[in-house]
Amino acid sequence: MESPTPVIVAIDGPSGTGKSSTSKAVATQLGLSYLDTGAQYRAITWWMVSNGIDIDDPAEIAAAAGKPEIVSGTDPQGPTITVDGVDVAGPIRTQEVTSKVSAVSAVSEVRARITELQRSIAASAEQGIVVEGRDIGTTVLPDADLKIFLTASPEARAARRSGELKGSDVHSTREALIKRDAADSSRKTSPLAKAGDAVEVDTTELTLAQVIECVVTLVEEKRAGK
Ligand SMILES: Nc1ncnc2c1ncn2[C@@H]1O[C@H](COP(=O)(O)OP(=O)(O)OP(=O)(O)O)[C@@H](O)[C@H]1O
Ligand SMILES: Nc1ccn([C@@H]2O[C@H](COP(=O)(O)O)[C@@H](O)[C@H]2O)c(=O)n1
Repeated sequence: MESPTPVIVAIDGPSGTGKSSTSKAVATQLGLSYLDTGAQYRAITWWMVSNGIDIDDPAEIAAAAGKPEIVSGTDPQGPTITVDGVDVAGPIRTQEVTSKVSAVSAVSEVRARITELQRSIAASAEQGIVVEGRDIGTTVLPDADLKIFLTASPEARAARRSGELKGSDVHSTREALIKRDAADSSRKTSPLAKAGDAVEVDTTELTLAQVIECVVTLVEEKRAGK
């Protein structure tokens, strides 16, 4: 039997809308690769912090942007991320990295480097790939076969995140999410934005299983040529 043509799916949206959980499950169900582009921006931020780069100085960040080697593993059931051969899956999720990643990802030299990496990973995915982030549909893969833009109310997103981060209160989690989205949406180079041809899915009142089913159906319809 002929194998289906590779399909490229772009999933964007603000923090905590369910991009990672949805993308991993959709890629697993459909036998596709998976790329978490937020992890790449977190990894380069972790390297900057670990190497004493001044995060408040865009010129210093730009000058260092080409130095770390970032490698992403794209198995949706076990995605990996290394910097110069070091597994950074844990360290990139710290509060320190989360609070600094928007400043690092706003620097155009950083975006150019990471965007090139993302395009080469997508191009080499034999069965196709689900790529999630903030600018995948608008900038990284503007010719993706399917573009999804996930949204959810700040309250729903904060409640989801607070459930993950034991001991954090919903109010401060909500404020932190809003602040990061504002920074990501207002930067000059490829801000967080919905592509004109993306399908918007508001997940506020949906369970994760419902969102996954919705996206799988959209991919299957695309593949069937509807
Ligand atoms: N529809 C949903 N209903 C309830 N919980 C959900 C839903 N979607 C995702 N979640 C939960 O919300 C949390 C955040 O989801 P996830 O990490 O997938 O979001 P994200 O958009 O990738 O966030 P970020 O951009 O910050 O990495 C996870 O604990 C996940 O299990
Ligand atoms: N395509 C992308 C993806 C992410 N970013 C930046 O990385 C931060 C972390 O993303 P998470 O998905 O892991 O929360 C995010 O806040 C952005 O600053 C990006 O710029 N472009």
